[in-house]
Amino acid sequence: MAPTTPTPPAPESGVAPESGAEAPRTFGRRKPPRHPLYELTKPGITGFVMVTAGASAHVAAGGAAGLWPMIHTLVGTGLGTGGALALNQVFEREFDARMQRTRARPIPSGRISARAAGVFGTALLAVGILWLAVTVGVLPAAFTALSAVAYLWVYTPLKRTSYLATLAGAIPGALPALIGWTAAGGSAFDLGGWVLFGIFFLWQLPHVLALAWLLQDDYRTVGFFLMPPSDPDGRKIGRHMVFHSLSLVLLGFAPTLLGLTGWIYGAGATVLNLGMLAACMAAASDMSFDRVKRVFFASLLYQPLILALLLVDTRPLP
Ligand code: HEM
Ligand SMILES: CC(C)=CCC/C(C)=C/CC/C(C)=C/COP(=O)(O)OP(=O)(O)O
Repeated sequence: MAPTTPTPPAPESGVAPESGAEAPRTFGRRKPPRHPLYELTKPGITGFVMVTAGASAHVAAGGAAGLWPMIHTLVGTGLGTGGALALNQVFEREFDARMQRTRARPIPSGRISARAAGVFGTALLAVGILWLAVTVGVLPAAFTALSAVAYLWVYTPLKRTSYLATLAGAIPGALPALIGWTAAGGSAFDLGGWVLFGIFFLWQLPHVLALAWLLQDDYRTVGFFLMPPSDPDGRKIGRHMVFHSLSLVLLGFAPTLLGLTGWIYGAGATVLNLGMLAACMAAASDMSFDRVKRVFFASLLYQPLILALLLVDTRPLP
């Protein structure tokens, strides 16, 4: 099936038609083409992931992480994530070529061969894992490898068969919390690391579900199952967004209860989480393009703000 609203390909334009609307509306910035290797790493997402790992390392170290371990954590996580994101584009090149949002990517647009992208992605991922193993430890390297496996060999194929893919994809997206936590000397069994994992896991679900609704025509074109079955008016997906953001209101406060952060974080996170919940509730009552788009933008604003709150209000270790 062809996309319902053909327009010239625009890199990452996020063009998505509203059901029944006569003209497409856009969200997201139109980005000018960059070097194909740079684009393959999806720098926006990689950057967010690096900062997530860095902030988690900062909390694990009670605000006293050393400069070099922090630099190594950021570099290793960035390399590993960029490599995994590049490999995903190798695996999904045939689908990307058929979706309006992704057809201008480096591989489908012919700016780089799948083989070259595969070599680049594999090398970046391997160097990232090795970098972490050598500089900050085997555990953060193992979490990076686990994240890549979950992303490339669980989430990526599951997109074509099950709505559960949305939950599966949020696992590799949240594992950077544990990469950072263990890079700073935390244990893989510390409650604090898992609380941060839980916050980043829950944050992604409104992000992903809003996108699934906004991009549904593109996803239907290639048979990606990122929406609940039989949900034409978005009632179910709206309820799921509210449920996940409500869970986030509760879990978001846990770092302060555990003594990892102070009241500035506790109050700020609660305000952010209630804002996210309000955006999800507004969308759930009317899944219009504009309201769902607001959830997506709220999710993009949420992540740097919650990370900033963690950074400014981490408590020293006892
Ligand atoms: C299941 C997990 C996730 C899925 C399926 C997902 C999907 C997407 C998609 C499809 C877009 C592009 C929207 C557009 O066309 O404009 C996007 C944008 C974005 N996502 Fe996610 N995402 C997930 C998790 C994450 C994580 C873990 C991060 C970072 C910590 C992240 C950060 C971003 C950012 C910064 C953007 C906007 C900039 C860009 O497109 O590069 N996402 N996401
Ligand atoms: C090694 C390591 C830390 C890896 C983590 C990778 C990561 C951040 C996974 C989270 C999920 C994610 C960003 C999916 C993007 O969706 P998609 O691939 O479905 O997006 P698309 O539709 O734009 O291709």
